[in-house]
Amino acid sequence: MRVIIQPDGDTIAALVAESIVDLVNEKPNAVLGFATGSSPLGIYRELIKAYREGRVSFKDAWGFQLDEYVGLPADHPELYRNVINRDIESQVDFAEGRVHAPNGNSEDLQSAGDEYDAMIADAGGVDFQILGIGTDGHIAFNEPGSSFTQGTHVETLTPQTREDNARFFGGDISRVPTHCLTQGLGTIMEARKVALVATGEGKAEAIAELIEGPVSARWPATILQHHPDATVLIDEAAASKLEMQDFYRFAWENRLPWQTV
Ligand SMILES: N[C@@H]1[C@@H](O)[C@H](O)[C@@H](COP(=O)(O)O)O[C@@H]1O
Repeated sequence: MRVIIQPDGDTIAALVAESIVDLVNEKPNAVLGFATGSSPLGIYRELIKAYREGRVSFKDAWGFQLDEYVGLPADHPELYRNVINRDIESQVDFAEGRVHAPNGNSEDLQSAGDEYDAMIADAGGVDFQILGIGTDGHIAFNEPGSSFTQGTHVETLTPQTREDNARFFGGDISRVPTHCLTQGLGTIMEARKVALVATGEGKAEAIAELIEGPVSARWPATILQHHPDATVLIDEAAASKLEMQDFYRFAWENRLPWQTV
C-alpha cells in the first residue's frame, strides 16, 4: 500500500485526477470506478476542469458506481445514480449508456447484483477504482462483518453509516434507507488499481485500522492490504492516528520516478 499524506483535500484530488487523466489518455476505453460521498468530489471537479481544458475526453470510457441505495425513487436527488450523473457524468462527454450503477429498485436484487458484476467484467474490469471510507471502516457499502470475497450484493447499513449519511437527507436518519446494493469486497479487489481518499479527524481511526490494523471483517477496508496496487491519500488530520506517519511521509518524499498514485 502506498500512503500519501498531503496538507489538504485539494492537493489529494489533483494528484488522483492527474493519474486518471493519464490513464484515460493512454487507454481511452478505460473503465473507471466511481464512489459517492463527499470525499471524491474534489477529484470530479478536477476531472471536469481537465475535460473543459481539452486535456482529456471520456467519450470511449466507462464508469461503474460502487453502490446504490435500495428503494429510493428514480427521481430522488440522493439516489447514487443521480448523484454521479450530477457530479461527473453529465459534466463531461461520457457516451450514452456508458455509466452504470447497481439497480437498487430491482424486484430481484441478487440477480441485479450478479448482472452488475457481469457487466463490469464485459467492459473489461475496472482499471481505476476511486474509494472513500466510512467512519466504521466500510468501503462502498461493505459494512463490518462483510465477506472478503463476495460480489455485488445486498447489505444492511449500520446505524453509524445511516447517521453519517443523514446530512444528505435533511439531517433525518429515518429518511436514510436501511439497505443498499453494493459491489462486494471481492468485486473491489478485482479492480487493477484503487485509490482511497479520506480527510478529516473523523476518518483517523478507520485510516489507522486500514493501514496498520490487522486484516479483519470488523474494518472491511483492511482487505486492501492484500491489493497489489492500492494507494491511500489522506490529509494530516486523517493521518493523525498512524504510528508510522513519519515513515510514510519519508517514503513519498523519496519516491522513485515511477512511483505514483
Ligand atoms: N457508500 C458511500 C461510500 O462509498 C463512501 O466512501 C462513504 C464515505 O463518505 P464521505 O466521503 O462523504 O465521508 O459514504 C457512503 O457511505
